[in-house]
Amino acid sequence: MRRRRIPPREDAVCHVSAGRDKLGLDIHYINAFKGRGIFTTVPFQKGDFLLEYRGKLIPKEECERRHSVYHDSLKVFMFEFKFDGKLWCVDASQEDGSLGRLVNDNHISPSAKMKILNINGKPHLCLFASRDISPGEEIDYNYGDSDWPWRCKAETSQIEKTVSCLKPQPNCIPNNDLDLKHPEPER
Ligand SMILES: C[S@@+](CC[C@H](N)C(=O)[O-])C[C@H]1O[C@@H](n2cnc3c(N)ncnc32)[C@H](O)[C@@H]1O
Repeated sequence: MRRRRIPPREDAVCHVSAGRDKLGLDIHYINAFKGRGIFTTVPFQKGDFLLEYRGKLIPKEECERRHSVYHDSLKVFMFEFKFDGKLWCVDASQEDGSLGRLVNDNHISPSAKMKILNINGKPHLCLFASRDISPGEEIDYNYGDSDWPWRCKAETSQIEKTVSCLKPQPNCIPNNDLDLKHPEPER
């Protein structure tokens, strides 16, 4: 008998409210350049809720203050976005064991999509499957249009790109030296 599928928004609200991650997802170390990533251990269907990018919700001014004092290795975990006409940030710089903060960027064929959910008047950054996902696949999403250093050699062929992006390029700064500024995700 097939299990009833929980409606994705309901599932998201349930996990957000409980402040816990979903089963069926694991942290894997990928390599020295990309660091860690999140991988599935069970199949997911297109549209399924996957993860919340959890952290401390702070307004623009506090985000700017933290940017001025944080080391680059912490700044990469600050997710900036627009909600209700204002700029906000989820600061996930604290290593709290949550999975959302470890999801990597993929602007070519991402498996997930970031959405801002309004839950009890507060914005929550939630990832949903953008296609069916098999066990063992990496969860990733498009961080948005920007000059991300790891998106090197975008103009070259897919094979060259795969090879060249496996190792740091001259303009590709390794993991902890990047200034990550996420643009406004789609609602
Ligand atoms: C929010 S963290 C993601 C988790 C990170 N991989 C880790 O191990 O802590 C963002 C950082 O991951 C790395 N990253 C994300 N997507 C990447 C990609 N497609 N290729 C290489 N590095 C990536 C970059 O160093 C970036 O600054």
